[in-house]
Amino acid sequence: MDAIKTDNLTKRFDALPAVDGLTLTVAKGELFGLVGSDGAGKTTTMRMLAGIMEPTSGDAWVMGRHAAREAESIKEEIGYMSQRFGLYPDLTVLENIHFYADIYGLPQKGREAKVDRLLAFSNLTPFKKRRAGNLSGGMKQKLGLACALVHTPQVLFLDEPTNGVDPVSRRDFWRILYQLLKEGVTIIVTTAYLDEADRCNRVGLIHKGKLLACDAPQELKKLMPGAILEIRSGDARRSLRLLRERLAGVSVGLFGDRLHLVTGDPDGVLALVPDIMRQDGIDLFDIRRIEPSLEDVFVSVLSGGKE
Ligand SMILES: Nc1ncnc2c1ncn2[C@@H]1O[C@H](COP(=O)(O)OP(=O)(O)OP(=O)(O)O)[C@@H](O)[C@H]1O
Repeated sequence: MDAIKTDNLTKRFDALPAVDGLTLTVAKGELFGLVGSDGAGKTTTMRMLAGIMEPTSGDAWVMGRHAAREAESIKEEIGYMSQRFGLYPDLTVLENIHFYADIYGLPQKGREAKVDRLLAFSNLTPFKKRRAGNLSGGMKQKLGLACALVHTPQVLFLDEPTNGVDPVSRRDFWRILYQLLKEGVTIIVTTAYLDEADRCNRVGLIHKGKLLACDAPQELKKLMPGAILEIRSGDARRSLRLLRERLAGVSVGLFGDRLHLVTGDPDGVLALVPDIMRQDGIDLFDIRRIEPSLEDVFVSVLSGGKE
């Protein structure tokens, strides 16, 4: 049995299809990333899977239960951390966890031990008496996660859990997710950070409600037409202008202080570039073929492979 299965799942708001015929499966124990720009339909998808929004048409099952018809029983199986997860700023870390333990009817017997485990697991034990309102952004997200885990769910939905969180705390958060995976929890996460998507077992790219691509990051990277060459030079902006002018049919873009060239003929371009640069007196420090990032792939998929 898959942890999640959807069949033509669709949600319309008036005429707007927010989610449009979504068909996918997520295996038990998998870390699945849903990626797409703002308004792509990620949150709406999660809400339907969590049984808090009815689809217009189509079906979804979570741990074998129908998301619309058995919405109540699904709630025992899932943890859902929404973008505006309800922490109480005036309550302490500990009180927030106990609040959710009450909501989920966690029995008193064994509750202390469970809460202690959650605190330790989320590295919040030293802060258990601090008010949630006084926590850093990263700590708030970890507390949200601890609260979403209070009833030991088998499937965890996380809607942009690291949005606006600093890079160190993001890494910390992902370490916790990997620990959960080891315990067999299935995780569905939406993220706008493509380096995070790269850490997922499989990634679905959703755009205007439709699933455009869905596979392991390594497989998605094979969708990238052509190859990418990366160039470091003495003057990135001048090189950009020059190579755009001189290399017909090659897409040249600036990535920080480097150039990325997308080409169907990497060997030919590799042979041409040093001469072009030399003629114009620009130092060429390095030119090499690199693996596309998920960002390269998604830009390419969204532009219909024209990049
Ligand atoms: N309750 C609603 N009523 C009307 N339209 C809605 C509602 N919820 C979402 N939408 C619209 O549906 C589309 C998909 O929204 P959704 O929030 O699912 O996207 P998203 O990918 O999660 O983006 P974001 O990260 O910005 O939330 C958007 O055009 C949004 O404006």
